[in-house]
Amino acid sequence: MEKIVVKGGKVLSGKVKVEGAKNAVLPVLAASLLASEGKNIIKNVPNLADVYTIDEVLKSLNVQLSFSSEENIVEIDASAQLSSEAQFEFVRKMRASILVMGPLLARNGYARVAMPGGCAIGSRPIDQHLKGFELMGAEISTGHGYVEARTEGRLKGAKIYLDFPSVGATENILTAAALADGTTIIENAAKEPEIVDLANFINEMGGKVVGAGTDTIRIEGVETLYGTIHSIIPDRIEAGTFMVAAAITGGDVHIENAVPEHMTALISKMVEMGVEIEEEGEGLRVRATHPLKAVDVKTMPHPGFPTDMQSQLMSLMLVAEGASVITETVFENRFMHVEEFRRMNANAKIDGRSVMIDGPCKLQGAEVAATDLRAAAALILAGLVAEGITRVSELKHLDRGYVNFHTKLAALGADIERISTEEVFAKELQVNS
Ligand SMILES: CC(=O)N[C@H]1[C@@H](OP(=O)(O)OP(=O)(O)OC[C@H]2O[C@@H](n3ccc(=O)[nH]c3=O)[C@H](O)[C@@H]2O)O[C@H](CO)[C@@H](O)[C@@H]1O
Ligand SMILES: C=C(OP(=O)(O)O)C(=O)O
Repeated sequence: MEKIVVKGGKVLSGKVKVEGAKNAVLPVLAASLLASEGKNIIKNVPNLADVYTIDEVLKSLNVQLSFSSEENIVEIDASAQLSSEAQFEFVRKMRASILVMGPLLARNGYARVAMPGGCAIGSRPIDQHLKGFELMGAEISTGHGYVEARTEGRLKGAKIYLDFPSVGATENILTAAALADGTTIIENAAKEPEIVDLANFINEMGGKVVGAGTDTIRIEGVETLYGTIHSIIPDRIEAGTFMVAAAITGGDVHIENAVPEHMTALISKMVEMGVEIEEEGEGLRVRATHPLKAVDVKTMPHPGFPTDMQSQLMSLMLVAEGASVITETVFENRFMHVEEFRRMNANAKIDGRSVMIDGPCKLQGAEVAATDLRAAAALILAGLVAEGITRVSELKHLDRGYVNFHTKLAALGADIERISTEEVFAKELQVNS
């Protein structure tokens, strides 16, 4: 088991480049199943564990696929007859595997996908995805751990109101509707930038989608979609994580490729805390001098404050002066990192769906374990300012969503390395002898 070992106290400075967005590339790769003619070329693909997982899912569906991780390009030919089943081994590894369900149902009239179940941040049902498919004429059944959707002929366009603006449900319905007979209207749709990227991709393949980025999306189904060339948008969560890295160390970092319009809630909260953020070149320059001010934050669907930045902003709140409150409204159980922060001497208390923080906390380096993807990043961020050494384990979570996180931080001046458990033991023996 590997660990990231970080020694706190360095001030970060310099430039860091943001990769393509994980949460955009996964639905785009799944949607490439819709092209029954020609080849899709997807650019700016990040070299992430989740990308390898979705690649495996697509290959298992009889798609020809190659990924050049040096060039960040995936080429996909989905023109052969597709099989219809996404197996448990993939869905268990990555919930986003369910995003193949809409495209498969549209292409094959049948899809069988392992039930995703919950994960460390919540129970995460898919009822809104299935409601959408049903309204488009599909019959849904479940059994033996799988969910099946079936339709006679093409899916039919329908009016679908989502009870909650679910990102995944919007994406699955959008892709199913792209090849449906007639017009589909999704109301109370998710408005995330990744939805807009997916809609643009569908349109580039010959689809007819309008309104993505608003709460009403209108999709006129077409009979055939064709391979195209598409470039993935920058990762706003990776960008935000480096913004916190700059601020928490009192540093000065230029974050290349960050798109400010995708991050208005985060930028405004960080400015409220006293962080200086300016648009500069193709990106953002982030500077901070301590002390920072405490703030209150509530996570919400986009354009509200993103749940995927909740734990990283919590690290920043730990060093801010005064009482901060962070409330999680999107996932019911996304506070597992709080106990790990407490090992680092954080003064943070869970109260229902909120966490109260009494700052500034004198953070101390400790042994901690990542509980989910963003928690992994947040613990490393806290380690950058903690007194002494922090060792973060369970890095499989980190690798799902960050490319070379520790080497990027090291290039900005952090004292950080990634080592195997054997090396950790060897180092400890050296120190103690
Ligand atoms: C691969 C990807 O893009 N993942 C993102 C996506 O996840 P994901 O698409 O799973 O998130 P959703 O927006 O669907 O989920 C938000 C909330 O709605 C609930 N819900 C969702 C669907 C449904 O049918 N029924 C239901 O009750 C979920 O349990 C959760 O509490 O959006 C989340 C919210 O911004 C992000 O944290 C994830 O990083
Ligand atoms: C929760 C996340 O991802 P996923 O939906 O893939 O679990 C995330 O990116 O923070």
